[in-house]
Amino acid sequence: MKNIKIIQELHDLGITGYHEVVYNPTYEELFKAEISAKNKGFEKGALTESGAVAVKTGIFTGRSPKDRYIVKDDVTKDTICWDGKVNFPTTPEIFKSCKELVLEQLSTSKKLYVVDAFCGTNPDTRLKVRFVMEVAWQAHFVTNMFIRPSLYELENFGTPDFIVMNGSKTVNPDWQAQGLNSENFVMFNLTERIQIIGGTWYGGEMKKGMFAMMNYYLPLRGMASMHCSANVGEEGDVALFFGLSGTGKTTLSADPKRYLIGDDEHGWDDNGVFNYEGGCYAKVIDLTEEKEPDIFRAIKRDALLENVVVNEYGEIDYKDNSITENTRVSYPIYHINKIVLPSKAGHAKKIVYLSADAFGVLPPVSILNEDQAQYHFLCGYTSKLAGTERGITEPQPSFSPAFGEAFLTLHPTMYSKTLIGKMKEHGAKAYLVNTGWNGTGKRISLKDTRAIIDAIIDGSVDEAERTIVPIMNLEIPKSLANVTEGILDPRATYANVSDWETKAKDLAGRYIKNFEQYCNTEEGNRLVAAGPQL
Ligand SMILES: Nc1ncnc2c1ncn2[C@@H]1O[C@H](COP(=O)(O)OP(=O)(O)O)[C@@H](O)[C@H]1O
Ligand SMILES: C=C(OP(=O)(O)O)C(=O)O
Ligand SMILES: [Mn+2]
Repeated sequence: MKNIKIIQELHDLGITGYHEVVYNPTYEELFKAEISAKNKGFEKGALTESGAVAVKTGIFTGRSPKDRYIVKDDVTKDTICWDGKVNFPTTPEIFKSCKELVLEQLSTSKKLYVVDAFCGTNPDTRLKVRFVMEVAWQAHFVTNMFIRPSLYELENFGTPDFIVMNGSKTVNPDWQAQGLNSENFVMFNLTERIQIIGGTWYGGEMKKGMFAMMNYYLPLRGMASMHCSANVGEEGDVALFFGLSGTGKTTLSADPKRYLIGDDEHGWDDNGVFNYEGGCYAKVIDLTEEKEPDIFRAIKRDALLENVVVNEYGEIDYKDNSITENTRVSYPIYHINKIVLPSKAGHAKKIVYLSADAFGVLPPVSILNEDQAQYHFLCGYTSKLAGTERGITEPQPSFSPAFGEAFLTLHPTMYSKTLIGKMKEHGAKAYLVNTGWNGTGKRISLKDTRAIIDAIIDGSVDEAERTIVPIMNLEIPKSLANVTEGILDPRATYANVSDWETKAKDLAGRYIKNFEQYCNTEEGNRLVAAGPQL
């Protein structure tokens, strides 16, 4: 019965033609479809010895920010942050023309997958999203990543709040005349509440696409919307880990001592912190069971591996980066043993900003005061690591406001205002953690970072004897339990302190210059004193 209704709704959208419609497929159905011998090209999945299916995502092995557009119209012209860096504007006409390409692609397809799922744990703020696509593993990806409705919720799903139409097999021949970046497109129309995709098969566009929409709707209602992972301890103590891709959100939030809330996207309302997602999306480059046991063991039946190299026996070589550095696995959140369900908890008490500093200047941990918490959140200094975005092949220093610039739809100050407001209200403390490099030229070890996180969570970092790192103007602990001696002060990891100083002055200059954009307000001017000083 339901299928007839869905087919009617697809027709109303403009997806006509005769095709089989698979509505909210089970994992069993997805598995069969993915390993079917009939699959061609990038539709093919391979069974691995882990039990998970592995796919290749095609030409795109990461997001494509330059192909991402938002329709500029009456709804969005005064709300979206049109800063020329992230949210590229397009017209309703160009959107319509690309939408027609997608509709035609989906209309001529023999088989369509329709997945209804939630983005957001709480009924009052979640988006009911309908995904329409023709590739089985894309349906698997969104089934893993979004919140799977119960049968009852599915029966009562009602009208979707947002529709994502994925026409990855089509491209836009008119892109040049339309002044677009390429034949590939990822477009949002907030008036129609539709996202369309063409050219790229990469599932991350759907995941981070709906995140960008939550980043629009929630802060406008006064809630914090955050690019962070979250976990909670036995006592109900919530910690958040902000960070750009590859800085450690997923890795560090999977902590056997704590319960996982989510690994990437969260909101914070009057009741506490809640996840937007129903699954995790972990990096698997160089993964070992020893270093990351929880993630390693989450890779089993129903998990979906992307762009890993698999041999004829189904053995996975996690060290092989020949397809991309951004090898991944998605899995439903219950593949991690210690979780809270539904994915929410109380108010956060510890806020960690993860920064993978490619310059090797930042201390492994700094204790931030209130102004510094705001300053460093607006700066979002880190490095873009290879792989997640098209064109990034080596660590590239970047100031990414809110540690998630690529997904901010509103002005960055909307995110700092909402977050800092919540932090003050609930007495949360902030820390800056460098998960990147130091003077040794090597990345700070995961073991040391984990011990630092333990010290933040158990409060010992606040009790330790402290000192100030000049230029960067950061307060650090002198020693911490289980952290390698001599690494906490970055100056000590250089052969000559003057080498660190030269680099620190360069980085401080970049901070100061970057912050000028916030200096047109009294508050912004006041915050300058909280940052690095030359
Ligand atoms: N000191 C460190 N802290 C955190 N992660 C580290 C560290 N050193 C190496 N890594 C590696 O960096 C990657 C972090 O990726 P991930 O946790 O998926 O980031 P995110 O979720 O923020 O995108 C993992 O592959 C992890 O093994
Ligand atoms: C999936 C992504 O992010 P993260 O690495 O933060 O999980 C992404 O940036 O596309
Ligand atoms: Mn992650």
